[in-house]
Amino acid sequence: MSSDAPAEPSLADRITKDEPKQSWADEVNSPATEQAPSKPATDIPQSDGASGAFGGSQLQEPDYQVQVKLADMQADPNNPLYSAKSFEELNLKPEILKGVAGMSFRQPSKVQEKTLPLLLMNPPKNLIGQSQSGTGKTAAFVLNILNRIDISTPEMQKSPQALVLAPSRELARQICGVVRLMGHFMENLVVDAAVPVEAAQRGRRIEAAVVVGTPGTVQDLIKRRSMNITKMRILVLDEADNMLDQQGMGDQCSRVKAMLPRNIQIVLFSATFPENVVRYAHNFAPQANEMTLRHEDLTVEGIKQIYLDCDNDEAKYDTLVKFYGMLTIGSSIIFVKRKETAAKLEQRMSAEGHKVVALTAAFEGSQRDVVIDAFRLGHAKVLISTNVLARGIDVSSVSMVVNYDVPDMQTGPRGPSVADPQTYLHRIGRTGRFGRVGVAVSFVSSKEDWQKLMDISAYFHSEITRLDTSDWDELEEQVTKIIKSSRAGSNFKGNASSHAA
Ligand SMILES: Nc1ncnc2c1ncn2[C@@H]1O[C@H](COP(=O)(O)OP(=O)(O)OP(=O)(O)O)[C@@H](O)[C@H]1O
Repeated sequence: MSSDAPAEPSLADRITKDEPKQSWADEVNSPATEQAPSKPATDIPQSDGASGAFGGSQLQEPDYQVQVKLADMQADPNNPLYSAKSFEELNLKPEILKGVAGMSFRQPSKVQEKTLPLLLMNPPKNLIGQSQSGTGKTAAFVLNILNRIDISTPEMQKSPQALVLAPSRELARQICGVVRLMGHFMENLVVDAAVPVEAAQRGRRIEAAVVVGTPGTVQDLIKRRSMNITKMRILVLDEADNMLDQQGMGDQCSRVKAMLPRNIQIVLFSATFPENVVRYAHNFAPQANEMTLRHEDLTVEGIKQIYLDCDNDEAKYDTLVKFYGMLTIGSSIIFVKRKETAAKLEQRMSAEGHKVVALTAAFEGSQRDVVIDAFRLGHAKVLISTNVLARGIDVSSVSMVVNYDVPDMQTGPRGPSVADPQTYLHRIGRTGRFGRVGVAVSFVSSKEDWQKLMDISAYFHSEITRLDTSDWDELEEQVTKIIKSSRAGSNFKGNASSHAA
């Protein structure tokens, strides 16, 4: 980021050293302090020290190093990127294997190796699949789709046969891109995105074998008979827990499913399936084969989790600017709770000379496409967003995630606000993708924030380390140490369990 900073002293430089600050932890006399787990951080993959540190060098690692470590990780049976099989052994069509090779996938990850044989079984069976963020769930369901569709005639090429629903426009477009890449060598493969479009395009028909969209738009298209669904044979819900858990989106998904032919294969994927959603998931995908994980096995060790104490809400901004002034990183995402905060941060950071963009639900669709594409291409290094981008977005250069606001949720209309561990996990999972390293920084500006963060830490049995903001030189050193202490090795905890229904 500092490469984008102006030559003049930034606000960060102008801010005087903070008064030594007492930790919010000290102010909370709560049993959760003891509950907060203190599992030793296991080794995580890391570059050789020539790069991958803060303070002037790039946290982003060169590609060849990522490849070397990836090979080690994929040879470790305890790693979710491990597989005993090769893609060639997974019974995929030759043109699909060519697509996989074209994407430089050398070996399947665990979720791909375990779920693909279950997905490809005949007669088809439903599947509920869970695996850590960034471990290749998309390829698992896309490979099944590509292997199952029939595009041997012009009629079938135009007939929607597989439908993927995703909670955001950006994720739907991203999945479309993956289908196109993997299906690159499949002649006459047509893929279309069913996301909100400008009024002028509203009458269009969907004539593609694979359709990826958001539930509301897909529901409209089917109702208006703009999409022929008679040949549909697979329905995938990506980020399934999120979609089934939200009242509006859950209803839309159910309505879409009800309009599709009976006996289609239903596939649900997510990194998280909290208990309250598991029942819905089983109702939605009856008699499904399953690959599940315990929540204490969900965090990715390659993502170093830290938090910084801030005196109050306004002090978070000063800390943010200072933090950015101290680092040079690849790309990063700052998550906030409200779109107003996103707009304010964008304005203030831009005025400071930082190249930031913001993306929230307040923007129109085409505007959102411009913003996310600019971020993907690296034209903007910092993306400020709300939870709308917390899930699924895959930009490998993201090496830091900032929780400007600790993720929380309301329990009922008047209930208290409590920690939202699932959102935390998905947010921080925007970094550390497929064996890469990353840092997740949470800002804590009250006792309540601290308590929520500790609840999240306890839920996942993972350590979130407090760094002292009273001495920024020391802080920089500590952060650098955190990154450097990482070693190649197991990037994830625990093992997935899978069983056939
Ligand atoms: N077998 C593989 N070999 C190498 N890279 C892979 C492989 N499978 C997937 N990837 C890459 O890993 C990255 C993460 O994959 P993907 O987005 O599918 O993760 P995910 O499990 O869906 O994560 P999330 O839970 O955050 O949605 C992508 O950039 C993808 O191209």
